[in-house]
Amino acid sequence: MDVLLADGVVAAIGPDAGARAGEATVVEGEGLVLLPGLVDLHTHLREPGREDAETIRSGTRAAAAGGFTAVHAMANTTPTQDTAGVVEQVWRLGRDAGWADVHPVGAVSVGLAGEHLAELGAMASSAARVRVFSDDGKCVHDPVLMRRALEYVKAFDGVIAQHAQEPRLTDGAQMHEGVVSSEIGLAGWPAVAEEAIIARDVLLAEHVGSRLHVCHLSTAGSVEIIRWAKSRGIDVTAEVTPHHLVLTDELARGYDPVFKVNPPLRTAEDVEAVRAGLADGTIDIVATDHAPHTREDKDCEWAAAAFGMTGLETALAVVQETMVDTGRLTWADVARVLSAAPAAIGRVEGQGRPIAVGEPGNLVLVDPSARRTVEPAEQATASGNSPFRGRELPGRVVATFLRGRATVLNGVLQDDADGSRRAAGRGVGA
Ligand SMILES: NC(=O)N[C@@H](CC(=O)O)C(=O)O
Repeated sequence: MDVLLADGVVAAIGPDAGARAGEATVVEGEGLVLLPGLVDLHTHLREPGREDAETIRSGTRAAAAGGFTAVHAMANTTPTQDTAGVVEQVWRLGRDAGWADVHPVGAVSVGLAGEHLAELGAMASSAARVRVFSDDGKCVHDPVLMRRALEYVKAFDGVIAQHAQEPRLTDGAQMHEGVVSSEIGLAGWPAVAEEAIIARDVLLAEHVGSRLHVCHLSTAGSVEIIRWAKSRGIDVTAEVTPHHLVLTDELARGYDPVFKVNPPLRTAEDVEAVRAGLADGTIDIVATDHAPHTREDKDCEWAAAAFGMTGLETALAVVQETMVDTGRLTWADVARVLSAAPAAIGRVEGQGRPIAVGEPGNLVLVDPSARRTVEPAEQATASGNSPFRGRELPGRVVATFLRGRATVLNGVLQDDADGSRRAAGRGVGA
């Protein structure tokens, strides 16, 4: 059937909606899948501070290219997003760039130092309306600080998104602790360093009756703990990254730092466990943890390299390959784990909505039968650290619409030059 977009919203749906299109741009949708615009709960945009790795503009162009209409920008910028002033700046830069909605994540602690609570209330009541708070990159390891943060955000329905990493168990760690780390001689990062924090935090969330979100869960044991916590009625949600759905610690054998990431790539058993957890709903969402880094920070020996990999432009493809093409998720499930559920966790308005008349025209049109080879030089992100470079992945984002306006059309980012991004959106997908 046809979907008519006009004045920023879905104006009509049905076999005849195209008849009302008038002068609208027509996008042929035969054989394609129309999804609500994707929402990322975990993106590193690097601005302010590391604009050499990514800017809000380049990162949100990458988001649009990947089918996203909203991203949550993590707080580990320079200066840290720990005040109302900084989060408002990030929010405004995102709005002015116009490629995807930018929702700044507020830091839990001042400067991510883990000592004093940041001004959570001021960030929540700022123009940026922050609801997600995280020290991501660092763990809120002090249980008292974590408890206070969980208690504080209840007042404005916020959520603490924890980067679960016990620092004392990961001092100097370079990769997953296991057979591969001992064979190749890199300091290991035990699964228990993640699992111990998750176990503590679900109990803390239960104790204070607050909402907890677990970032980039990566081990089979973590899935078990979340499953147990949910069975107890604890208000916890969890995310898995695309890379943890497919890549393993075996890749470290080549010492290529493009595979160095926090949390580290785990074993094939862990990959199977996170896929199973996503399929049965234990894991609520897929979030990219898009972590762009410059060549200087990545193209060096393993121990000196930064942790992190890009992901916005490959996330949907990896989810299709690992979950849809294997029969473990339907496309409706994809709409849930990459759009509706992350929007709900972040309390984002106007995103992650069902495709229905009157809803904002935030949509992505995907060709699931296409195949492409990932080439970082062709991506919109300013950084080249994709772990999928040279790899063939399924699916292609044909079009992305932000409030009815095409940010991507025929697979091409719609830059200012052609004027289409400024025009009021009107389009139809058949
Ligand atoms: N996920 C990553 O590997 N890197 C993140 C932060 C982090 O260390 O978690 C980054 O900001 O680069």
